[in-house]
Amino acid sequence: MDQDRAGWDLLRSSRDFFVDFRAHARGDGLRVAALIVLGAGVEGVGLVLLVPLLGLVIGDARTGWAVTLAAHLPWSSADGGPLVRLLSMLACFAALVVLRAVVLWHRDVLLAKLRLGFVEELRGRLVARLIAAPWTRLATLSQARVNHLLGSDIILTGACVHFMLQGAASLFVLMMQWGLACLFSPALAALTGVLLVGAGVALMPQLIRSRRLARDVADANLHLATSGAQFLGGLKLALSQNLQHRFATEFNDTLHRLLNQQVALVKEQSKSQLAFTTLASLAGAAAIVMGVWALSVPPAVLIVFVLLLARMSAPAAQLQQGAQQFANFLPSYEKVRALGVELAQDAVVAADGADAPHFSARPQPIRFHQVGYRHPGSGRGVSGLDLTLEAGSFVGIVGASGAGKTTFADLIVGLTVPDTGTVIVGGQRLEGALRRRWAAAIAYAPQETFLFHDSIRANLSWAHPTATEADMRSALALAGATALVDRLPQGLDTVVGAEGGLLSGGERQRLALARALMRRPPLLVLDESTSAIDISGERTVLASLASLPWRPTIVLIAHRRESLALCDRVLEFANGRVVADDPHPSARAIEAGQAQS
Ligand SMILES: Nc1ncnc2c1ncn2[C@@H]1O[C@H](COP(=O)(O)OP(=O)(O)OP(=O)(O)O)[C@@H](O)[C@H]1O
Repeated sequence: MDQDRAGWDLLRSSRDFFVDFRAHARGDGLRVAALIVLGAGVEGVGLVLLVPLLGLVIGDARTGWAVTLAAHLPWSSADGGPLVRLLSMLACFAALVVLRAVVLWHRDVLLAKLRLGFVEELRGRLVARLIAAPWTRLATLSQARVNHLLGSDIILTGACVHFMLQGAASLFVLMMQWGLACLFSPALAALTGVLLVGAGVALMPQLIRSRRLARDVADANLHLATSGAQFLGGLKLALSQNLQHRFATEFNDTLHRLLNQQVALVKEQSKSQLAFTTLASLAGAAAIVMGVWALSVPPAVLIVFVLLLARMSAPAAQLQQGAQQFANFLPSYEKVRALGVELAQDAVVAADGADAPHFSARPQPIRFHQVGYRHPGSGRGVSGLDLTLEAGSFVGIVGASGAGKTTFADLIVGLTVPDTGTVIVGGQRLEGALRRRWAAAIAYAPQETFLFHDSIRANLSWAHPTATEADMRSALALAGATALVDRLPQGLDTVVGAEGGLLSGGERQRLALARALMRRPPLLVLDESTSAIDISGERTVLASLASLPWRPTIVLIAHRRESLALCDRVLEFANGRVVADDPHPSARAIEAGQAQS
């Protein structure tokens, strides 16, 4: 029963794969099919020529239709006798071999183009779906899973294309060779055909078993990637508490499991190959015995038939191995497809928004009208938010951990769409294409500082690609990072390490703040993004922000009392609601912030 289901699963995902690939290949699919047919056809003609050629060599007059064919070939009327005829046929044979090599060369280049193109299309499609997915959905994805899918799983999907096309080419060549065998001796060919199909059917259960093992290997690989990512991320923590042996044990266990599964898979594949080679040899031997004793096949035909069988063994083995590898790599395609389908269900329908208005650099009032949002995973979030952030105001947000501050910030910038109520910016509801326009205008420095593993210049220009060096210097000055950059060996061209790992926490925050300021945004949201800067340094930075000439609306989430000193309003959150809204921050509101630090 299980075997049946696994068989259906294999068929279903092979069909999905084929449909996906056909949509990608379009005209190139037909061209490659034509080249496969042409390659097989040229090989067939070459094989047909072998019969009269051998007839001439061994002087066998009993090669029936083949002799008739040879007699009608243009060079057969040459006066030079058998030697000239033999040389002409050899030249013709050699020309066919060269022609076949040229056709195969074109075929293989086109196959590689199709394979690489398909991989790129799948990767691009997955990235587009990731980009279109709502932030709340992305937050639940594991980074290691996404890396693994976009990296090795997609590459293995390319291997599926390779084996599918190679299998199709082998199948066609095999069918053509079998068709030729039918011309020489229909009875022998029928027997060989039945035996080969029987061998294929007998190998199906092994194919299904090997696919199941391959899926276990794919799962174990993903687990290994996750462990690897956590291992590196958590290594400092582990080393600092002498817990690294636990990491090492877990990692080694995963490696060991993977090794066992890989060995089991290789064993299963070798068993299939062994079974196939045995069955194919038996089929060949039975055909030859039949030819010699039962059917009295002429020697030249028998020799060509044996040659044909020998030639058939290569595409037959390729077909068997191709089918096996295709089934083994298919789980990688299934994983890529599954994530794509999952994300497509949640995709935010992006209005094209060509006519949506752009937001100017001038700050606008932001109104929350009965806004509520619950995170799908926990059911927690914010509710009943009814307030207005005045244009150009400097608003502090305080509250205990989990009170809803970041959820509020995500709603202001449009990263999260409210379940209830509306966010209105400058009189326009923040929805559809307008959300993207808003995101393009504002700047958000989230709680987790993220820097690209690249130079400071590249990190800064990421937010504002056309920025000049003077723009960068002025943003760095506002964030208090001028001295830092001047001290670094390559200045703006210093590479900051993976996620800014070569800098201190406060330095990373200063660079992230400078990057946010590069855009001269009408709204600047800082979610604890100055918390690692020393107190006097933070005071200087916040004072610069409060006196910016273009006066953006600033929303500052902070736990430190000192951070809120310059705010002209402080909102206190508790359990997803605003419990205090003080236009003249009172000691109570500020102390609420202090209480959380
Ligand atoms: N992606 C998520 N999925 C499920 N629940 C979430 C998610 N993000 C936040 N929450 C929950 O929503 C609530 C509000 O979280 P939020 O991040 O807004 O709190 P916060 O006030 O910013 O906390 P902190 O000061 O610790 O950053 C919390 O109870 C949190 O557990």
